[in-house]
Order: sequence, then structure tokens, then C-alpha cells
Amino acid sequence: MVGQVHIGNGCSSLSIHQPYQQDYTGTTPPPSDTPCPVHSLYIPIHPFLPFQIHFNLPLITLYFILQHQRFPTMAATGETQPAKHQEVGHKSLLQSDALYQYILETSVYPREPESMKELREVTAKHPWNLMTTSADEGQFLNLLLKLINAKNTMEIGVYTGYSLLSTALALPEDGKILALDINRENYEIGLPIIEKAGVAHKIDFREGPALPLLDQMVGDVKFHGSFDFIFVDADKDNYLNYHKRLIDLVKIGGVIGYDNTLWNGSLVAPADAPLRKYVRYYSDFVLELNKALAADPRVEICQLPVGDGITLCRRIS
Ligand SMILES: C[S@@+](CC[C@H](N)C(=O)[O-])C[C@H]1O[C@@H](n2cnc3c(N)ncnc32)[C@H](O)[C@@H]1O
Repeated sequence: MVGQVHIGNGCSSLSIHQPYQQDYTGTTPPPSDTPCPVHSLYIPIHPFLPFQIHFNLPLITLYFILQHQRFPTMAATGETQPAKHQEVGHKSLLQSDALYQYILETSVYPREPESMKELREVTAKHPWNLMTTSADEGQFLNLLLKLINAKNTMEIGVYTGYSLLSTALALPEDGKILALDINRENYEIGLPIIEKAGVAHKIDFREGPALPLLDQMVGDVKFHGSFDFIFVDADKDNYLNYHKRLIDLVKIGGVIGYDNTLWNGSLVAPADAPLRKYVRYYSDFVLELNKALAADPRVEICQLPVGDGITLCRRIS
């Protein structure tokens, strides 16, 4: 497998794939509790490329793949035309684009802080913009954090920082966000806007894969039960691994939010639906996560069809 790189996973979740996933064929998923080794090679060609590519992959094929990554639900529905909605960050599972636009224009954009609007617009120009948290979900997170009086929080999966900014704006002056991402470059796109908004002092950004850091924190009792809120929006194949650790780190009564738990609606696609390989692959992890969360007596849950689906878990024991 000389000269192969694995880049990205699915819609709205960039995953830098780990060595154990090399040669992924869709039939041999990686061990579910294998800690993420530090990625050895990172080539930011495009975040949604689901599988390993050969360096000599013809450009035309690459172009074809990139075009189709933008409309991952097409495969699930058998549509032949891309969805009409072109809103950046559009991940609504609403069947009506017009209704989604109505929500954005009536309730979201008019109340969106200027800094978030600016970050959304800057992110829209970035080639991986489909990864960004949608504006309606950003608004939801902001209100949720205020409702639960969150002060000490964590975010796994920052990208350019839209959800991070919505969190930072919601927290009190002495609030904190431990922000984890393998890619600092994208975070730095949003950082000047976050600084201008006067909330950068709340953010402790750490570059690197999240799991090893979580393991360190789990090994230190001072972090146990210390987080009011944790937002997970990163590599789906590690969500269960994250949950195993985060459950110790979030306080009793605190909330973990897992993003993309409806995975483009692919979870209910028939077995023979022509899903793209990466959608099918990550769909199994999301299905496994949803089942595990529903059966976990340590949390109360609520799965909301906001964005690409967000499952809130309130720790109760
Ligand atoms: C969907 S994006 C996050 C979007 C972000 N919440 C926003 O509001 O724009 C997923 C992010 O997860 C990061 N990521 C992927 N694998 C990761 C890992 N193992 N540890 C930490 N971050 C990871 C990617 O670099 C990417 O920036």
C-alpha cells in the first residue's frame, strides 16, 4: 500500500483516518475500541473523501468524487439530481428546502450575532465548507448552553470554529472551552473573528487527535465530572470511544451533544440502497452509537433532527 493516504470521512465530519483503517474495503471495519493513533500523514485534499486514494488516482476521477461528496443523500434516496438547497452548512433533514430557508430567514439569520455571520461567510469560501455547523444548529447550541448555565465545556471537532464561537458567546466571561482538533490551520481561519468578538480568552485550543488527550484526562481524577457540556463533532468511527471516556468527564447533570447522529438520513436506507461507500461505512458506526446511547442507563437522551441530527445525553449517574 505504498503511497496511499486516507483522508476524511463523511459529510460534516472530517476524520483523518488511522493506520488501522488502511485498505478499508467496507467489509472489515476497524476494531471499535482501538485508540486513535496519531495520524502519520495528513493531506488536506478534501475532507469528505471517504476512502483511501492512490496518489496516482486520475484527476478526473477525483473531480468526480468531489462533485458527488457534496450531495451524500442522493445515494440514499436514489435521486439523480443534487438537492436544490445550496445554503452553506445546510444539513437539515427537513424534506422541504423552502421550510428550512424559512426557518433560517425568520428565526436564525435575524438573530445571528455579527461575528457568527462573518465567520459563516468566511467559512463559505473555504473548500471544505460543508463541514461547518449549520446556522440553525449554532443557534440551538448557543441557547442550550445558556439554558444549562454551562461554564466549563469541551468541543471535539472545531474546523473554522462556528460551533466554537456560538459556544464561546454563550458562556460567561470566565467560561472555558477545551477545543480539540487535529487541524489548527482551519481553526486559525476563524480565530481573528473569534478574537474580534472578544471571546478568544475562553478557548484553550489543542491540536491533535482527541482520544489520547481524553485518556490523559480520564487518568486524572481532577477532570472527572468537571465539564458542564461537551460537543462532539469529529470522527464518527470514534464516537463510542469518545463516549466511554466522556461519560467520566462530564458532570452528573451535564450534557454531551453528539452531532450527525442521523447521518444524512442514511440510517434507514434499505440494505441494497446505492449508498456511497463512506456513507455506508460510517452509517454502521452511527447506528452502533445510537443503539448504545439508547441502552446506556447512565444518560437520559434526546435525539433531535436539528442539522444532521444531534443527540443530547444528560448524565444521570
Ligand atoms: C465537522 S468538522 C467540525 C465542524 C465544527 N464543529 C464547526 O462548527 O464548524 C470535524 C472536525 O473534526 C476534526 N477531527 C477529525 N478527526 C479528529 C480527531 N481524531 N481528533 C480531533 N479532531 C478531529 C477535523 O479536523 C474537523 O475539523
